Amino acid sequence: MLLSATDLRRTVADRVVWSGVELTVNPGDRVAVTGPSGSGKTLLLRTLAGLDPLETGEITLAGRPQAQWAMPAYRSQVMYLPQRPFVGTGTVLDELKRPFQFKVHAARRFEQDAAARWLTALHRPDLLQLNASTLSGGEGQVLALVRALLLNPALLLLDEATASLDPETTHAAEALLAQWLIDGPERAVIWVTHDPVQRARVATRLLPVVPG
Ligand SMILES: Nc1ncnc2c1ncn2[C@@H]1O[C@H](COP(=O)(O)OP(=O)(O)OP(=O)(O)O)[C@@H](O)[C@H]1O
Repeated sequence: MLLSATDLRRTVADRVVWSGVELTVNPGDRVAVTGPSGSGKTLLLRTLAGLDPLETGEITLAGRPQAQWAMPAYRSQVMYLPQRPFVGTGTVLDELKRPFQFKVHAARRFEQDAAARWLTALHRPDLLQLNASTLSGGEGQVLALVRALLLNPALLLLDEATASLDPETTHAAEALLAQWLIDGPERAVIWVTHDPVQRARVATRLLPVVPG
C-alpha cells in the first residue's frame, strides 16, 4: 500500500466540510475525487499532501504515519498540483531547475532531456526559453506538470491540473501521465476534475466527497 487515510474530518469556520473519509491508494492506482463545487475536494487533496493540518484520523505513507515524516520529504513524495500553480519569474528552464536547489531534493538530479521530452509530448518544446511570469494559464499548467514529473513523486495529486489546457494538450497530458504510471509501477495519481468524460478516461476508481 502506498498511502492510507482513515477517519479524516475537515472543518472550516465551525462547519464540517467532510468527515469519516477513508482512502487506500495502492501503486498504479488512478483515483478520481468527485463532488460538487465547494464540497471540499481541494481541502482533501491539501490534507493528503500535508499542506493542511490533520484534524482527526491518520494518514500513512509507505506505512509511516504522516506525523513521523519530515514534512518536506513527505510533500516531495505526495505532491500537490493546484489549478493555478506558482510559476516563478525566471525562464521556464530556470523554474524547472529551481526545486533541485532545495535540500529536500538533493538526491534528485535535474534531467534536461526528460524536461525537453515531456514538453515535446505536451506540444510545447518552445516553452523552455520563455519567461515564466508571462505564461498563460495553460502554459503555466504545462510548466507545473513537467516540474512535478521531474521531481518524481510517488503520488501526484492533480487539482483541476489540466483545466486551462486546450483539448489536444489535455489528451497529451493524460497520455503522458498514463505512460508515467507505466514507467513507474510504484506510482499513483489522484485526480480532481469536473469533467465526467475526462474522469472516465483517467480514473479506475472514484472517491466521492460527501458534504458533512
Ligand atoms: N481558507 C479557507 N477559509 C475558509 N473557507 C474555506 C477555505 N478554503 C476552503 N474553504 C471553504 O471550504 C469549502 C470547500 O472548499 P474546496 O475548495 O475544497 O472545494 P472544492 O470541492 O475543491 O470546490 P471546487 O469544485 O469549486 O473547486 C468551500 O465552502 C470553501 O468556501
